[in-house]
Amino acid sequence: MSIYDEALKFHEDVKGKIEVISRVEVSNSKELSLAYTPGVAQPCIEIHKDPDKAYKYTRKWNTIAVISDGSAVLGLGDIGPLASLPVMEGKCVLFKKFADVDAFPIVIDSKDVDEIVETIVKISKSFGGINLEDISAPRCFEIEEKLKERLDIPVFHDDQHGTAIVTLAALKNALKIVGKKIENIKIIVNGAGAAGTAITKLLLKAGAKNIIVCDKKGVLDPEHNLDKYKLELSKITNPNKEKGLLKDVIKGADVFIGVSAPYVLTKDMVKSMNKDAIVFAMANPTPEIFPDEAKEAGARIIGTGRSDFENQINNVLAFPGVFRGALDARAKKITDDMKLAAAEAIANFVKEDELNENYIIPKAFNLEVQKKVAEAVYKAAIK
Ligand SMILES: NC(=O)C1=CN([C@@H]2O[C@H](COP(=O)(O)OP(=O)(O)OC[C@H]3O[C@@H](n4cnc5c(N)ncnc54)[C@H](OP(=O)(O)O)[C@@H]3O)[C@@H](O)[C@H]2O)C=CC1
Ligand SMILES: CC(=O)C(=O)O
Ligand SMILES: [Mg+2]
Repeated sequence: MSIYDEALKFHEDVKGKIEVISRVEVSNSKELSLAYTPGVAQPCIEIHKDPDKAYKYTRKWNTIAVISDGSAVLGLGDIGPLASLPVMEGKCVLFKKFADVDAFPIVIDSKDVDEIVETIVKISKSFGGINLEDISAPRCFEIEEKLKERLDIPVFHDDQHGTAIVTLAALKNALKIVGKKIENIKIIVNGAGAAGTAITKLLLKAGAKNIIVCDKKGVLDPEHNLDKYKLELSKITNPNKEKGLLKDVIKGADVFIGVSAPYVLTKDMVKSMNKDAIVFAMANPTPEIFPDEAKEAGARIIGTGRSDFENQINNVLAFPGVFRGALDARAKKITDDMKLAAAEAIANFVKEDELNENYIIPKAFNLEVQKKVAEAVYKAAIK
């Protein structure tokens, strides 16, 4: 049976990957009068007097919403809110399993930025944080910006920032192996959406100088009638003003980072890269190139977003620990310093004597990684 058939049967058998479990007993009238009426009125009255007490008397402190409109689900595209639910349930499982964060999947049937923002603001009181998921660019940028302005709880778009953190961590370690420095290398980011934009900005913050970003039309070019986010990206990248398609600009590149679409990187393109090429083909579930092909074409280090190959570069390594650290610190925002600290923690988790071409990034199911990420984010938040 293929993994895809097996996964379908698995989902049918479990009938949903999450459930709500009570933390208290309600098996006699005393317990019922504490947890429910009349006792429950008391915390309500206290919270009414002082809203901050919600963190004391309810689960808000540990609860986040995983919210999607279903517009950029993995690399499947705009499959709508209902069809995105299996992914959102999956993210909730990972939040709980890897960082003991209680997460609820919420899918919104709208593509309108203001309607989505208003909906999230209106339900936000229940939550200690908002994790946006699989919302396509450029709407995702506007939604995140507006929510950050309106809410005093952390808002984090996982496909942007979780992915950027993990990519930076993987790149730091890959560069140690090939003996290159981030400020001296040429990096191609293919995909100028949520993930590609945030990856580019975080790599620039981390010292990269020469990044070229491509979308479906090739190198981001102000002459291409770019939206304001791509225009901004075009201004802070491509210092040598290269032009053309991916196949043109990838020549001589040290690193390819794909957050775009299946099979868009060919063996010939990999062959045209610099010596010791690093290829992160992170589109899910089908990468820009499969690892065996990239290897045959001469890539030295290869990563994908998938669990079934070496070097899984996937935001699962970041988002549970990031929220654990942010919730514990009662952070109101997730800052660049918190993201950089998370990337450093993930990279440092791989010890020098373990680091090799097939192990540049810790395994997703190693719970110790999330503890280190949470610690690093907590410390950065407090600072
Ligand atoms: N491994 C991981 O942890 C993660 C992986 N991803 C993967 O990255 C991909 C993009 O996700 P996300 O950024 O959220 O999606 P978005 O919809 O926000 O962005 C997709 C981007 O990919 C570009 N693109 C699509 N096809 C091509 C192509 N043939 N050549 C060049 N660029 C192309 C689009 O170009 P245009 O703007 O011209 O339409 C767009 O800029 C998905 O496959 C997703 O699964 C995302 C997050 C995390
Ligand atoms: C991993 C993930 O979040 C994505 O592919 O969209
Ligand atoms: Mg996603």
